[in-house]
Amino acid sequence: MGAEVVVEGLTKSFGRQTIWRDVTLTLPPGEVSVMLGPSGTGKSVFLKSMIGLLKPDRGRCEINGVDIVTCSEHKLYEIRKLFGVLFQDGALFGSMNLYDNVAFPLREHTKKSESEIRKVVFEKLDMTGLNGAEKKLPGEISGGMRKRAGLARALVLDPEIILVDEPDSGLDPVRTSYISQLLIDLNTQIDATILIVSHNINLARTVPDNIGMLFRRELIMFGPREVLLTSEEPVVKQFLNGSRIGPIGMSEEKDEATMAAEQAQVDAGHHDGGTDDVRGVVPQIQPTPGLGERAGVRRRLDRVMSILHTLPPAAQQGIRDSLTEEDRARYGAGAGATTALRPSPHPRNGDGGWQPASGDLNVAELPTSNYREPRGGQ
Ligand SMILES: Nc1ncnc2c1ncn2[C@@H]1O[C@H](COP(=O)(O)OP(=O)(O)OP(=O)(O)O)[C@@H](O)[C@H]1O
Repeated sequence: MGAEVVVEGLTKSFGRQTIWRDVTLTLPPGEVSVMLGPSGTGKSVFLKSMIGLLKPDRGRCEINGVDIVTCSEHKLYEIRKLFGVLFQDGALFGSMNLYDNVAFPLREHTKKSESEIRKVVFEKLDMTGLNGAEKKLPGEISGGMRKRAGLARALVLDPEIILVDEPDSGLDPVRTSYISQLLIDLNTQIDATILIVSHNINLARTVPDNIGMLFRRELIMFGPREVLLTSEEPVVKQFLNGSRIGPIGMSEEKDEATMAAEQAQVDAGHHDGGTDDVRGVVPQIQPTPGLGERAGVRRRLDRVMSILHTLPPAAQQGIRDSLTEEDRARYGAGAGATTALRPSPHPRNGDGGWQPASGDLNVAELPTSNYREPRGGQ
């Protein structure tokens, strides 16, 4: 099973420019999470901070009990071996064929013989659908193949955590669907913790178990997919529908007057730039038939069902609707009616700021939820 990543109060600036502050979230082991956010909100900076390529100003990022913000260079080197990273462009060496590119980390970081390396390389090329392409140079293959080759290389050291920066960039929608399926299949096969940075709406709706969103230098939400997919938070709704109507503007922020003018145009019949208003929880991509089940799905369901009553009602409903008969039997009363919630007067980090309206549950005893309410929201 993949490693858990616990991020707490992480803040990063370049000089006087704060990129994001006080980011707190937990990537549950073996689950797939997506970080969304408009361009320039610091998603790539977040990934780089997680592997210690950039140093946050303050906060913690703990993996297997080691805080990579404050640990020694030696420890950081050790922890980095747990990561597989797919950078936006695949970051392949242009002069090496795919075989040598994928073999590179094994030759650099292990003492494996060439015949052992060959076995691993072909296994990973097979997993990423690149068998037969091993002699090609990166310049001779398509963008989608380069992504898959980058992924094959990210897998050779058997990572516990895989970071993927915009797997869809430069790909058409069909190739993006293939890479989405591949990420789910890889998670099924190796049960690694995966964090994907993207602004692709389809990928965000169908791939992850959890979704987070960065906006205006804050992590405005992070939680089970059902929470963001049913959220009424304007910035989340706007982003997930790709609409011009909402707080996100051409440059990151939009003033009230612009928002009102754009709303008036749309009210008068002008197109808002988005696709149809998709609402609710669309089905998640399943592993390719024959690969078996994702272990992370069962763990996530256990986790989400234990915090169900802390989530907003629409998310609770979305989760309940996805339960099978077997799930209902397993979770018993917990799978029953939606608990009415009201915002907590004292939102605490971790409990999502929600508590049951009935007051018959002790909030202090609730399991920690990964869901975070937007600041000052609700
Ligand atoms: N090494 C650096 N030094 C100074 N500023 C940087 C550095 N790296 C990133 N930035 C700045 O941090 C901000 C966030 O960049 P980042 O690439 O993380 O955004 P992003 O959300 O990934 O954007 P996109 O979706 O367009 O890829 C940008 O303003 C960028 O200029």
